[in-house]
Order: sequence, then C-alpha cells, then structure tokens
Amino acid sequence: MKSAVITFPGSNRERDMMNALKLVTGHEPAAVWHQDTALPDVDLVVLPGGFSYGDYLRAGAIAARSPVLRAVAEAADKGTLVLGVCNGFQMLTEAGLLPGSLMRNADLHFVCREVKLETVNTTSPFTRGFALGQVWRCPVAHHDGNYFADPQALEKIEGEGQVAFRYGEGTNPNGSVNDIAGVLNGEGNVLGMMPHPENLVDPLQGGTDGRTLFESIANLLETA
Ligand SMILES: NC(=O)CC[C@H](N)C(=O)O
Repeated sequence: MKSAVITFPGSNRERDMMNALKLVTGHEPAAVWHQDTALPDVDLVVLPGGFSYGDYLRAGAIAARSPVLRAVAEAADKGTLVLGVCNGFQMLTEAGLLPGSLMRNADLHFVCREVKLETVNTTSPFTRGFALGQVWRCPVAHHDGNYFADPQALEKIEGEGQVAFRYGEGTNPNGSVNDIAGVLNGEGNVLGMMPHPENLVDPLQGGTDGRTLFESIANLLETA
C-alpha cells in the first residue's frame, strides 16, 4: 500500500500520522509539501491535523486553496482514498470535497480529551474493519470541531450512510449536529473526521483503538 502525508505551514500531526501509517501498514508514507502541484502515485492521501496557516480566516480555509489541494481534488475524483483528520477534515469541507462545515466549538473552548466513537458505517474502505455499532476510544484536540450541515444536506448525509462515526455515550465535545464525528463523501473514498486515530495506535500511547481504521485501508489494498 502506497500513501502520502501532506504537510502545510502550521501542521503538527504529520509526524504522528506518518508513524501510525508505518507502524500499522509497514509501509513508509511519502512526504508531500503544500506547494507541490502533483502527488506521487499513491493509494491513500492524508491531510493531517494542526493549525495550517495559523487557522487564519477560518481553520482549513487557506489550505483548501493551496496548490496541492487541486491535486488532491483530482486524485479524489479518480477514486484515490483521501483521509482528512481534524485540520485535514476542515480543509476537505472548505475545499468542497466533503459536505457541511466545522464551526467554533459550542462552548467556545479548545477541547483536548478522549471521546467514545460509535461506528455507524462499515462499508467504506476506512470503516470496513469495524463492527456496526462498535464503540472505540479516540482523542480529540481542536477548537473548531462543531460539525454543521443544513437540514437538506443532513438528510442526504444521514440517508445515504455518509456518517462514518458519531460521538458516543454523551461524549460529544463540540456541539456537532447529530453527534457527527466523521463524514464520508458520496462515493465513500473521502473521509474527514475530527478525532485523531493516529494518536491511539501503539500501547505506548495508552491504547490501540485507532489501528482498525488504518488496518481497514491496508487490508483492502493488500487484497485488491
Ligand atoms: N488538532 C487539530 O488539527 C486542530 C485543528 C484546528 N486548528 C482546530 O483547532 O480546530
């Protein structure tokens, strides 16, 4: 399996993401810079967490207009898997690759804690390794994670099985509508999520619940 992780000025989880991919899949991801206009030939592109461009304007807004995002959009169009975590999720909504948007957390505070995630979709490349309804632990760290979609968009997202994960057991940390923590595009090859699965893949991090997501992708690609 070939993957690439894109770094923007202000990214801070690119190293964690590369380590997680290496640890779980055994493959070293390629490092891509935000000014690159082309992507290497990969199966998976990851937009990592952080504070790209200092979160100026809106979190993810400037990154969504950076040269590399054009290449990401083209790759997504062709069916390449694209995963955006936290700031990466914000970029994907800002770029129009995922529906909805991420607003300031409902209580206006930065949240840094562990949440429970309930798996709602088990058919996408990212979620196929989970059991339906499986609840897992995952850390969050953000101030703009309050997922919003207007009623019409929400009906479509819910109706077409595009919700991948919901905050479970009363752990919604940011006021997201319908407790939505992660959303897929209509084709299922783009996933954005606020929690950080890359930060729970090694017992040294306090658990390995995040591994299933990376294993889902790797198993699919290895057996393809
Ligand atoms: N950890 C992150 O990626 C943070 C995302 C964004 N800067 C926010 O605070 O909402």
